[in-house]
Amino acid sequence: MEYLTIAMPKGRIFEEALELLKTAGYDLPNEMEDSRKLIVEVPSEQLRFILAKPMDVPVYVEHGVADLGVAGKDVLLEQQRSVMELVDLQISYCYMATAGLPDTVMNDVAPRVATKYPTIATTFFKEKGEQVEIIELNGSIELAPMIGLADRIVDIVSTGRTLKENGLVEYEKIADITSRLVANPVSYRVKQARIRDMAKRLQQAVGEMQR
Ligand SMILES: Nc1ncnc2c1ncn2[C@@H]1O[C@H](COP(=O)(O)OP(=O)(O)OP(=O)(O)O)[C@@H](O)[C@H]1O
Ligand SMILES: O=P(O)(O)OC[C@H]1O[C@H](OP(=O)(O)OP(=O)(O)O)[C@H](O)[C@@H]1O
Repeated sequence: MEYLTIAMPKGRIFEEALELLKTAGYDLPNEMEDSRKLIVEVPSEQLRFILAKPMDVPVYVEHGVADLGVAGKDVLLEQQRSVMELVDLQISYCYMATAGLPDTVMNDVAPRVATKYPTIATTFFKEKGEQVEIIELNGSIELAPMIGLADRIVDIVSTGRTLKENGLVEYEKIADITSRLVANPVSYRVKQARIRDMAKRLQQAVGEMQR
């Protein structure tokens, strides 16, 4: 059996993804969660995990240095990389939405939208026929309307707490987001049996987790 390399996002998704792999029958060491190692090999399962920033997962998979990856749909929509989406893992649910100060309309001369997701935001407003200036930020996006930097934000909403505590309201929902198993197309051909087996087992595990 040959090694499968899987790019995993550090952070929020990691734990849930590991849980799902365990439910799918993979025997993974418990200390993986606490380790600071960036490459973790599990010889008994012939698996190698590389732990990456969530936004970088599709990069490793597109370049083929990882055969597979786990990435949020938000990241996949934003990155537009050539990777195959194999399984909706139904974990780390959240949604993408526009938000802003309550009872405000967008500035009709020079509307500004702050976001960590410039591609998603541009596509969304283009489809509505609205031309906006995108202001790219790396976090704390909710600050932008509060401080007068932008009329709207495009960002992830989960519990809605961040919006609420900062006096913002949601305007439009853009897309539901869950994490996906993605594959490099060449790996998928060359290591088809192993990858298909993993996809099938994960799909089953998704069903079990939902029961
Ligand atoms: N409340 C949430 N906020 C952000 N991402 C969430 C949330 N709930 C689920 N997710 C999912 O988790 C992923 C982000 O994980 P995480 O928050 O660990 O990374 P990040 O903050 O984007 O990363 P970093 O700041 O380290 O680059 C998103 O791509 C999304 O799919
Ligand atoms: O609806 P909620 O449950 O409040 O979650 C949404 C918030 O969580 C994320 O931020 P994150 O914690 O990743 O911090 P960031 O601002 O540094 O991106 C996201 O960008 C929102 O700000």
